[in-house]
Amino acid sequence: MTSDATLYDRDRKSVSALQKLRFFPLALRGGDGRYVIDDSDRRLLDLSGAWGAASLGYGHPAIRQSVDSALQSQAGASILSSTNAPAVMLAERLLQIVPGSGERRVWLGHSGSDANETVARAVVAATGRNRILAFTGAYHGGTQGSMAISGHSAQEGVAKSGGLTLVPYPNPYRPYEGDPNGNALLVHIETLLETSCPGEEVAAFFIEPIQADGGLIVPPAGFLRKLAKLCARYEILTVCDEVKVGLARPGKMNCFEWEDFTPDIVVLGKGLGGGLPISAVIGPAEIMNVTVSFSMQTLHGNPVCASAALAVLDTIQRENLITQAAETGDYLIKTFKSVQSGQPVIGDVRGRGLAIGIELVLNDAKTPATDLTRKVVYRAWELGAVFYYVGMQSNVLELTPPLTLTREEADKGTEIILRSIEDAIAGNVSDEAVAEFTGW
Ligand SMILES: Cc1ncc(COP(=O)(O)O)c(/C=N/[C@@H]2CCCCNC2=O)c1O
Repeated sequence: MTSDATLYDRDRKSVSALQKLRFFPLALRGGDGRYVIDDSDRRLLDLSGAWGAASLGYGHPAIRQSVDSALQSQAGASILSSTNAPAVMLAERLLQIVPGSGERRVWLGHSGSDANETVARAVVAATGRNRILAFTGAYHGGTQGSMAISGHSAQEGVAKSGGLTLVPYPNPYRPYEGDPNGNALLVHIETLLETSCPGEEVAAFFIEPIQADGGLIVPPAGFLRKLAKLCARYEILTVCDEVKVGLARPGKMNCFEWEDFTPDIVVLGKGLGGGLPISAVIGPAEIMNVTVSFSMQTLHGNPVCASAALAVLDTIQRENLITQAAETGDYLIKTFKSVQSGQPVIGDVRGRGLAIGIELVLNDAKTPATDLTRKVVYRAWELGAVFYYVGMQSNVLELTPPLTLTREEADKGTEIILRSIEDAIAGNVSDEAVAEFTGW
């Protein structure tokens, strides 16, 4: 490449498309707090937080100090064949902050994908049951084993687990059989457990307490508690995938706390590492100790990423980020709901804390505004904000900013989002501008 090639041009010529999910030509040279800095020194407000991973924003001093300290005298590089203090301390801390009963253990991984894949294998190995239940629209990962138990449109065509049964996710905005409370769906699931998907053959039900990539969908009140009771009747393990919506983001430490049930197994990732790769599974010892060398990768439980995670958990507590996420999120949701009547393409505003979805539709029939949505996120990038869309019809703006987002930054983000919607409706974003960015 010539020396005057842009970073994004060089990306086009060097980085594999296999791992690209692009919405605009964002090329970063840095970041601090809630801002990313592109290669023209432009500062953009990051309302995605790197798909929820940058829970403390960028360059938080607590993470820098913790990682630097871990590197001063590096206690190995994994938990496989030696233990280390940061990993053990993290496991102990997670056992404290994630409610559960009985003897439990913590598995440490790199990503939400390897964590969910581990659970999908371990529950079958431990129970001898070969069936898995999950929801249509669920994104549990991008590896073969996690895709095999997912139901998102992005994973269509990927081999599914032979024992997988998918059921609709309860969506009050687009209710199953017209029942926004989800009771018709519970009847459907119970019928399945008595017929084509015998409950006594099901090892586990994978549940997102807010379905994130499927459209940032908050289930109707009481649904998950009733589902958990139904699962208990058949001794089906409940697996709560909190990779995107856990760890203070929803305005409680654990998102399932909103649902008045305690899952058997909890999966964490993304924000746990504050931008460094670490995930965790917290579950019953009889599952998590089913055997040895069952699910391991060379760098699992390394002291550097474990130290970053400890810094994240400490900072959530020290900076009262559960309350901050709750209050800032409520403020954002109220603001968007207040303008909804004046902006008809905003079909639905939903979320908990700083996990927020804004669904864009073309009409009262709720036709998904898919093309408009991709132009909205592109225009927002031009105006100085970063966020992406989710949903099975790619028409839901997803806001998962750093938990440290301030009220002023929330106002700035709202202003950019609303202006982006107006500009996209006015036709100010050409088809050519977005043609390269296929998104999902
Ligand atoms: C609820 C939930 N569970 C597991 C995962 C997989 O986590 P990893 O991408 O860290 O393997 C994810 C990942 N979600 C995708 C990551 C790929 C880009 C699209 N947006 C996401 O948030 C997730 O949201």
